[in-house]
Amino acid sequence: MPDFRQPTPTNQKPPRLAIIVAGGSGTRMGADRPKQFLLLRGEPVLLHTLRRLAAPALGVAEIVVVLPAEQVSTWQQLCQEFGVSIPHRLVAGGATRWASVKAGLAALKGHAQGLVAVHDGVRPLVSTAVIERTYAAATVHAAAAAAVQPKDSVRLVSPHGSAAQNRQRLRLMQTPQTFEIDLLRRAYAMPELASFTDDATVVDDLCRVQLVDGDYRNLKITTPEDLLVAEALFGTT
Ligand SMILES: Nc1ccn([C@@H]2O[C@H](COP(=O)(O)OP(=O)(O)OP(=O)(O)O)[C@@H](O)[C@H]2O)c(=O)n1
Ligand SMILES: C[C@](O)(CO)[C@H](O)COP(=O)(O)O
Repeated sequence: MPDFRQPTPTNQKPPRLAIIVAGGSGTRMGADRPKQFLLLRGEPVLLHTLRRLAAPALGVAEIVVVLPAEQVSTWQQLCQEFGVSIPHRLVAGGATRWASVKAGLAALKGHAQGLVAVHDGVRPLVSTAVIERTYAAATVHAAAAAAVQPKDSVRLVSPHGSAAQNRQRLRLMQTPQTFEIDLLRRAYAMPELASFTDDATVVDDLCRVQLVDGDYRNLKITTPEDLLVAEALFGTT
């Protein structure tokens, strides 16, 4: 007689995991502290991002937050100040985004399987719908990333001038970028290349990355005007 109280392994969904990379220094922002700690509607940018990934509807089992090694205590103080009770593991990052993702991935070594969403700590307006789309697509395709179409005309520049590009065939990459953990581990086991600008570029040689609809409001806070736009968009996603 089978025991129906215990699901068989094949019935079990792989756990949803997340790495929030916030290990950068924010040179383009030019602020007095890393931009992930700047206040957006009175709270740190990174706290908004953490809340988005921890939304109960997503069912994320474990969140790793990657920080600059010298900023871990700053974040711990902010967590106290703002009463942050969302469980998350802290990891020291590296000199590049690639190195920070790799460090975050190492912190998930206890997971033999799962889907890992890698998300920029400085994309605090990401919606539950966009995150869900990347997890759902990664379930089917092993690799998925949020992207949007350019709204402006686009040209490729060269020493000889510039050439118009067909923007319908171009996409602007966002995060989350979500992968089967084993695939992401294999991709990040390879040496870093200068051409790696996101996780999709790291995975590209191993697996086709399925693009899903991102959201124009899922902006990456990079320069001061982005913070103004984020203030205006807050609450719309
Ligand atoms: N060594 C690094 C560099 C970047 N990031 C993270 O990757 C995301 C995208 O990077 P970017 O916007 O370039 O952040 P910064 O490196 O902080 O900014 P800048 O390039 O202007 O210095 C950010 O959440 C950033 O914290 C990271 O975890 N570790
Ligand atoms: C990962 C990313 O946000 C996708 O758009 C982007 O590539 C990060 O670039 P950055 O130069 O590190 O800001």
